[in-house]
Amino acid sequence: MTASSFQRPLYLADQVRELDRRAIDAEGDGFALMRRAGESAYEVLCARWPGIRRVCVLCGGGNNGGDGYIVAALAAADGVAVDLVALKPVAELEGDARRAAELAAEAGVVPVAWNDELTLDGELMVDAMLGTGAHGAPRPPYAAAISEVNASGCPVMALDAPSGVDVDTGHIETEAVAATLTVTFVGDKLGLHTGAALDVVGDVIYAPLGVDPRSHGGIAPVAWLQTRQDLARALPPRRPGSHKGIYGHVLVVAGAPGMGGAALMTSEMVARVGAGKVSLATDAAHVSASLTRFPEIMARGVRGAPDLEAMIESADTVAIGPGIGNGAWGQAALRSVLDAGKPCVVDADALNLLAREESGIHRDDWVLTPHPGEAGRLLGISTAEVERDRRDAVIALQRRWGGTVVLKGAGTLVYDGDRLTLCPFGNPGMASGGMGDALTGIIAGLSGQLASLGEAARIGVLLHALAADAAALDAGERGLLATDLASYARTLANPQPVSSHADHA
Ligand SMILES: NC(=O)C1=CN([C@@H]2O[C@H](COP(=O)(O)OP(=O)(O)OC[C@H]3O[C@@H](n4cnc5c(N)ncnc54)[C@H](OP(=O)(O)O)[C@@H]3O)[C@@H](O)[C@H]2O)[C@@H](O)CC1
Ligand SMILES: [K+]
Repeated sequence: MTASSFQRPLYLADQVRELDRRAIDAEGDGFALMRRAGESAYEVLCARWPGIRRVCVLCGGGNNGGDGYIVAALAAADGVAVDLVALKPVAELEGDARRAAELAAEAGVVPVAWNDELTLDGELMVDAMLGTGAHGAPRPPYAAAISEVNASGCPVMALDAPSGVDVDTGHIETEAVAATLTVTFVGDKLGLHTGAALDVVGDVIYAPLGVDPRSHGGIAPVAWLQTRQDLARALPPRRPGSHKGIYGHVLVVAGAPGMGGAALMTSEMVARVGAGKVSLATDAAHVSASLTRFPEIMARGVRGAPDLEAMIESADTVAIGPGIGNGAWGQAALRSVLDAGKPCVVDADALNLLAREESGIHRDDWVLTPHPGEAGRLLGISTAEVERDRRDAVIALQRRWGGTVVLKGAGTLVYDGDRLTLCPFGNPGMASGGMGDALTGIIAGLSGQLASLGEAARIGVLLHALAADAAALDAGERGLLATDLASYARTLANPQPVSSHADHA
């Protein structure tokens, strides 16, 4: 994929600290950068909570605390009542944080030292305890202060990151501040957008503070955050001279005996995102339901390997896995697909069969779409280990199995061996059966319309999440079904006006 000027680069904590350092070297003044951090945070605070009268700012002993002292100074100067809780005595602060604390004192802010008897109060908590300098689980007294912030029941604005979140991975070792909003500075951080962190970051607002990370050569982002515009760029209007032969013939291999729903959901999505032709190889018992529901899909009952081999032969891409089970039907189907060597999208039961039976396989022309449990089986580690460092897991999966790997879950990651993208869309309504089948169908359905399987995986993940968001916006997250996505997926697959002869008349 060509580097996109719209996608936002994501960094690790050490990289952002290096960006800070280079920006400070260029400017010759670290305090100016800290002042801008505080100012931009205070601007966000006033926009989100206009007319606020009382805030409680909790400041740690490092520069994240320094940002908090600046916010406190600005709020006090505005006539807002400020309770400032210092996790480290001001007399022990150093450098820019010390200067920031002096500024707050000049504005009339009187810090109170943290102690376990404190009751936190205010209309808003500002979490300036731990930022990019944090390592490991929060130690005392930070751990207790984090719990107290969460117990306060107040909205929380986190500076740079919610304290307790690992900004590299999104992992939360013990407890993290549950923020309503996070303002993050200089370079956006990967760990604010994936995994457990998504439960606590709230809305993430990126404040570059006048630093363009891309101007600091040599610090390559670890990932890129997708945007809605990616969809329009990838899926321009169709050429008026189009015919179905140029948009791909996808074969869905799905639905062992008793699992016909997965076959229908997958193949419907292939068709709804615009594949030229869709075939379905499934258990014979599911064929009539498929023909009734989608006469456009060429459904056939598979009795044995020769049947399937003929169908694979005429397809451009194969999607295999949803509802194939782990019995003889699924094993035979997977073997035929792998032996045929066609580009494929592999999901669900097929991934579990792979993990069990295919020890040495490594291919370029496939997309694997594991959820964290399947990813763990493919790597021989636990689900918790996958979730602890999702970036690490998706990279390990791609190295081990090749092709493009989609690690599903909140903050889905897609890695093709070169570029790591992160999808910031989607919602908890997607935690329902069939959503993975829909994604497999979308990726396979786009494969004949985009330049590579990797691009189909990236755009498919984006389209799937945006379709779920649109569906949830209409009728809520709870009760969202995979089949609800179909009409939204179709709309999103046409992000620009559809070409028509009338326009040219
Ligand atoms: N000029 C700049 O560079 C700019 C930086 N900016 C801001 O600075 C932030 C980075 O500042 P930083 O490097 O001082 O680290 P920070 O996050 O405050 O933490 C250090 C403190 O935490 C402590 N600590 C660590 N781990 C801990 C644990 N597990 N549990 C408990 N304590 C722990 C550690 O204690 P120590 O380990 O030293 O005893 C130390 O006291 C960055 O996120 C951004 O907000 C912006 O203003 C832009 C300009
Ligand atoms: K913080």
